[in-house]
Amino acid sequence: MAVREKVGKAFHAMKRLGISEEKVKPVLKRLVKLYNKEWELIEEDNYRTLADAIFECEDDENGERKDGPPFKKQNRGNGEVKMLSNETGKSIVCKEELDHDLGDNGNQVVPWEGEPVVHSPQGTHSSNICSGSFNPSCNEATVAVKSEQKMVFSTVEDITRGTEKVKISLVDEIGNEKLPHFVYFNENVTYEAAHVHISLARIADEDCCSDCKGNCLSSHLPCACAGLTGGEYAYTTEGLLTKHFLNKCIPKESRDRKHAVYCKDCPLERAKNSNLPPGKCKGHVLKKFIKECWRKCGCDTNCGNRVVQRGVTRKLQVFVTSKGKGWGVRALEELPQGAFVCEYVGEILTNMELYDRNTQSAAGKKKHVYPVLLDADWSTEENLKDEEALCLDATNCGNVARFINHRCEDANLIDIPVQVETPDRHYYHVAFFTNRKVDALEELTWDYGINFSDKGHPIKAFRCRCGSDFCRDKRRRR
Ligand SMILES: C[S@@+](CC[C@H](N)C(=O)[O-])C[C@H]1O[C@@H](n2cnc3c(N)ncnc32)[C@H](O)[C@@H]1O
Repeated sequence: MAVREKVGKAFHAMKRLGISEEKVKPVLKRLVKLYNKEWELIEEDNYRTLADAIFECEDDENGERKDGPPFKKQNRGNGEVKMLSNETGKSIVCKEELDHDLGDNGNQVVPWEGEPVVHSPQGTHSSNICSGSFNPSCNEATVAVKSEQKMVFSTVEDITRGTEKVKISLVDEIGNEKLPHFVYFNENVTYEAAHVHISLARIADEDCCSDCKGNCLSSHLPCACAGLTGGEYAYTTEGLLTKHFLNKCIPKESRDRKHAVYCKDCPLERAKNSNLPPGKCKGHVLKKFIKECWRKCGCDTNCGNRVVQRGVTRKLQVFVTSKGKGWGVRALEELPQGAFVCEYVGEILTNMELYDRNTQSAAGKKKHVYPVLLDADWSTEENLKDEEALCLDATNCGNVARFINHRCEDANLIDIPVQVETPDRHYYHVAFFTNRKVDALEELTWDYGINFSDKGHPIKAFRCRCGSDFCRDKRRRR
């Protein structure tokens, strides 16, 4: 492809993020030079490196950056320099005497209009590559097309492959995002070493309501399960979180480290390096749990204290967000406050396994961005064994929740730990509920609780583009 065309495409991709050609031009010039004209590095991930570099330059101009310029040069002595992007960590070796940059060609941009929207059934377009290996969704996708030269809008009718009660569609109305590669799971599955004990024998009489009948919510006294929720039912008869319970789950400054609790022997620190003594616990936010009724309970399966275990019931859709956050999730209907949306499903890993995966993926430069720690009660467990200190990783296998983006402080979803099958709190379900009324088509977000300045955390911080007035990422706040 001619350089002019490449430049045009880059401009076009940035225009979709609302970035003007004027802003793109100088940064693109620099990147082309730095990457020694290896355009694939710039084009990767829908020009994410370019977008990041532009945002970083803006931060520079606003005097917000404190960690040096967007691109560092490392002199390697022999005329070669190693270029490192602070954001992506990508590196490339190139010659010090770089020849001409974008030059006039780069300035004479050929507008790239893209291809018209194509909605063709999968398989009828001979040049299509079905890049959506949500195995085996290629067979089911109504449209999932991407050809070498063309950007085409993508639509998948049901990413769940029929595993959820409702269909969850995926749409790319911008024509800008690669189809995700993962296998849809509607429930957590142990990867290898994690110990999740689910057995009836472990459920003691006080851990279930075996004497109950019908619907626990209609009895005058809270059942034994509600006792484990703190002596109250978390749900209304309409299946929503009660306002009272919701308020208890979102104490002010809940994400603030001041409210964190600290383990004596933190499993995260133990996982880091077996050759060194573990470091000090950095703190975990202690959360309020819900205990749902389950199989050993005497109530009916339609008891009102069983919400999360029934799975997704709302009309959800995966879509491409603006502002470079990639895919996101929205509901196609209005959601009332306290509505259950979905749980976070993934492979159940020990933190050791997560640490290994992170190390391997860093070496292979593969992004590994979907783990959630099950640490809502670690601090109360005296001797939490490594195989019991768990997390959920939705990178390769997961459900719709793997697409929910982060928003600092004022996200519209709240994650609540829910015990269903086991009384042990080292394994639980992570369930998302709305913390306010959410309009149809509004993006659903949750606060990942990321500490953007903690470089050692297993969940790697990204440059936050949540747009919240309370954004905690100092580099990105605007
Ligand atoms: C759990 S995934 C969410 C789905 C993701 N957007 C996708 O396209 O697959 C987390 C990743 O999404 C992106 N992301 C989520 N929230 C973001 C935010 N507020 N700002 C920038 N990127 C965000 C980051 O790349 C992050 O590592």
